[in-house]
Amino acid sequence: MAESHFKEESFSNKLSFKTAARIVRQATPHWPLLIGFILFIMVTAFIEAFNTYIVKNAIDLAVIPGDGPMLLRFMMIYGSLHIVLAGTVFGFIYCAGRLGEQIQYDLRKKLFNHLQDLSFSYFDKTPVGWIISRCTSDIQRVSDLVTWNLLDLVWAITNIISAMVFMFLINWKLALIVVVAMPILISIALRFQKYIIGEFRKVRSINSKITGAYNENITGVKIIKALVREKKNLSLFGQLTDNMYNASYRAVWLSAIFLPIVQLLTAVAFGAVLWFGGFQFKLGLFTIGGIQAFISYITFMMWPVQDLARVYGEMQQAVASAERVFSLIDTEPDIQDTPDSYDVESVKGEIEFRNVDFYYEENNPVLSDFSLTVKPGETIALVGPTGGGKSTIVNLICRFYEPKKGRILMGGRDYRSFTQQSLQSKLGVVLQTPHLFSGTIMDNIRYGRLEASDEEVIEAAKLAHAHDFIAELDKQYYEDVGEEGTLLSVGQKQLISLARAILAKPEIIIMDEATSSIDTLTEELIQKGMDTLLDGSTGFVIAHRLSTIRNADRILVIESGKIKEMGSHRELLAKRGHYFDLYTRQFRRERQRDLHVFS
Ligand SMILES: Nc1ncnc2c1ncn2[C@@H]1O[C@H](COP(=O)(O)OP(=O)(O)OP(=O)(O)O)[C@@H](O)[C@H]1O
Repeated sequence: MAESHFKEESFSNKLSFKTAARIVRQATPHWPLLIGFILFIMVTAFIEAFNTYIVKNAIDLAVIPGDGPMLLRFMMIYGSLHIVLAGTVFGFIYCAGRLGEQIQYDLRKKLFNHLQDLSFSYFDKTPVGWIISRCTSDIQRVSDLVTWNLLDLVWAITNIISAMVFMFLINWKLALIVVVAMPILISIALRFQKYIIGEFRKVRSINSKITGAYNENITGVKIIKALVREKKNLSLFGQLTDNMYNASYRAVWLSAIFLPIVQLLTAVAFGAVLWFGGFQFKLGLFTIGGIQAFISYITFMMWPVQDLARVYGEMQQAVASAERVFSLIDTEPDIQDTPDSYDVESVKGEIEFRNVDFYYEENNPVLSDFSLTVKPGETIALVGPTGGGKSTIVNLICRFYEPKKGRILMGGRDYRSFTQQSLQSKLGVVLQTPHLFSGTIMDNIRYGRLEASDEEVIEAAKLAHAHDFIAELDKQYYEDVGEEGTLLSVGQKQLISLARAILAKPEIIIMDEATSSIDTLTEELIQKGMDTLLDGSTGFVIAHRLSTIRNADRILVIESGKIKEMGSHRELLAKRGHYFDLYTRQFRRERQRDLHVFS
């Protein structure tokens, strides 16, 4: 649902000063590593250019005249420089690698902490996949930008500058030809690159749609098979892959002709050097070593040009990634503690909705002027048609959302004056599809109260009637529940989440449709567990199976955000109104289903 509502902001891949400064700020706490790798890479590029200069002199002054001792001296300088080079290469790889890891570590921690603070409404509107990409691939790209992409850039610039310096030292006239020719070569290559980058961008955009399609088709495989949607989905997927094929074909074609073009342009530069250098050599103005050095320098300078597409494309992507990461960091939680909010000791008192208005989307009110007073220890059951507002009421009690107008009072005090943490620590929530975390059953129950002992965990499981099924498992409380509890049935997960809530000893209990989609035996166990949990606490239960809430102190029939009827099970049946209709209809349906099963 959230996915269809979600409109992603468009993030620019042009580097603004503000974004650039913020990207750099990610690296500044680790400035020794940043400075270290920039220095190491500059020295590396310089030594490489210097080595070529040494080889030139070795050819001219030792190899051609046949001077053995001189050649040995050059060899020693060359060897020493390579030892230094090994050190600087190690230095920049080490510093860049560590800096990248540090940046990723900082950003991951920052995002994770921030996600804990964001309000429910944010997660309603934002697809999980979007958030996960921000925390993984986008963070990786930001870190790559400050390390490997920056390294490529510094390397390229130092390479070109030092090659130029040595070329001018060797032969300034020939160097001038290169200075004039180089920008022409680079601008042709750049123009070409623009097309290639554009095509690859199209490929990436189609690719993310294909990933989304895979995701939907894998996660929704049961529904797809049940509704026999395979053929339709295959044809939709076919269109996407056709588009992908066409865009990839153009990108590959352009990439394939790019390299030969660069090579041709380089060959033209080589040709010019050979022609002019040879001409000067004939006049005794140039040496063989000089010609060889020029060819090496031009090759050096063409490397960054060839790599331009990759680096430029990656940098553009990384800037867009950085903007997405920063936009998530900058998102303010809708619900925040005020400076004068305080830790509430207890919320055992009366709970009052006083003239509450609420909407998720403006112009679409869910509750209007809603009022309700709940006495301490009362169990309130919320029933009614789907979309009536039952979950919204409990979401407001949990302060996952706050009233847009009106107030919610607990013990006579507006609950906005309490810190969220202190309020929510007094609440126990059991959801229809309980969420378990990967780990053991013991870990999952203890999640309710981290300091609880093993005995207390087992006691809570017994009270929740979960102990019997746990005792039958191979490793009992140390059985792994699998990712999100996939190794357990829905009923078993509910029993565990009841045990977790019992262990937390909450003052207010919220149960959202905790009894649907399970067998009768487990339902009975859950019913007993619920009774234990509700005993002595104020409770709100949303149940579609009306048989489970017969003992509630008050049943509220909620329809279109209004209380249509209110009273005990008996009172409402006697009234023969909405509840009576709901109850008898459901009772009849269940009877028919039972007859069908036994016939
Ligand atoms: N996160 C949301 N964003 C936008 N609208 C929402 C959101 N959650 C619920 N709604 C809308 O608010 C209204 C009340 O929904 P709510 O979930 O409270 O009803 P409910 O009675 O609990 O329904 P059900 O029994 O199906 O769970 C519905 O119209 C629903 O579409």
